[in-house]
Amino acid sequence: MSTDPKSGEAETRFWIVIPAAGVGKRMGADVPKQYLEVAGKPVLQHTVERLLAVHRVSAVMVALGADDEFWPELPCSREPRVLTATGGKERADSVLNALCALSAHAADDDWVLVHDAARACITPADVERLMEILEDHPVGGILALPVTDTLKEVENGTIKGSPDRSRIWRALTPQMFRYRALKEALESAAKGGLAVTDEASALELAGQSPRVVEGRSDNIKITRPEDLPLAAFYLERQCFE
Ligand SMILES: Nc1ccn([C@@H]2O[C@H](COP(=O)(O)OP(=O)(O)OP(=O)(O)O)[C@@H](O)[C@H]2O)c(=O)n1
Ligand SMILES: C[C@](O)(CO)[C@H](O)COP(=O)(O)O
Repeated sequence: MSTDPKSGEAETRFWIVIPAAGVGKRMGADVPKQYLEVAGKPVLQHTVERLLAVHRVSAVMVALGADDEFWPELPCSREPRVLTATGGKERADSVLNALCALSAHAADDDWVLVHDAARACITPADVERLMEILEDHPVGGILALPVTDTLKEVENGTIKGSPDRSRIWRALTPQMFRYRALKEALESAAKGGLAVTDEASALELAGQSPRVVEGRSDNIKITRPEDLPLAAFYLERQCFE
């Protein structure tokens, strides 16, 4: 929290954490996928620009690989509202390192929105909607999408059943939680040796019930080579609010 200089009232602050320390194994390119050029810019440049376009964001903390030589080449690396931290072995380690680096700036109750570098097609409007819907929520939550395919449970290539899909959603990012609660939940998962692939899982392990807010299907995680033309298609056509 900080104090609004005009009203003197406490105002909630919002921080962004971008885990961008992955190697992009499934992409199989000769540079990490966040530095591949799509629709005229590197993926990470698109992602940071779109998050900086959200006016209520105080700053963006980007977790980078220890040997990252590409970051200084991005125009966004020179933006005053952009900070960096060193990433870790897994995505959750990178997020935790970024949260530790934020400790000099963020207060316990400030909101942190964690967003994958690889989800460059995020729209500022979707981030703003998530912030508005969750601002007064006791826990926080995530953008997510109900699944649209029939699901199959498979063992050794054979279908064992068709689980009920009516309660199944796909987790997207941003994932928005209070600074201290998120940091403690990730620390406790790490201490317990529990692998968490998103922030909501860490909060769930801590006994919390995060909310889902329906996101957009073009908020894809660029993962495999075939995702690149799709991302270019979305990035070129989205109306950038
Ligand atoms: N140790 C890691 C691993 C991943 N990430 C980031 O977490 C996001 C989601 O991860 P994913 O899409 O799986 O990226 P990679 O780990 O790079 O891909 P792969 O699993 O194919 O190697 C990405 O923005 C990635 O850069 C990170 O910051 N630190
Ligand atoms: C956080 C996430 O994007 C939600 O879908 C996802 O869990 C990260 O992907 P990963 O491949 O498991 O790192």
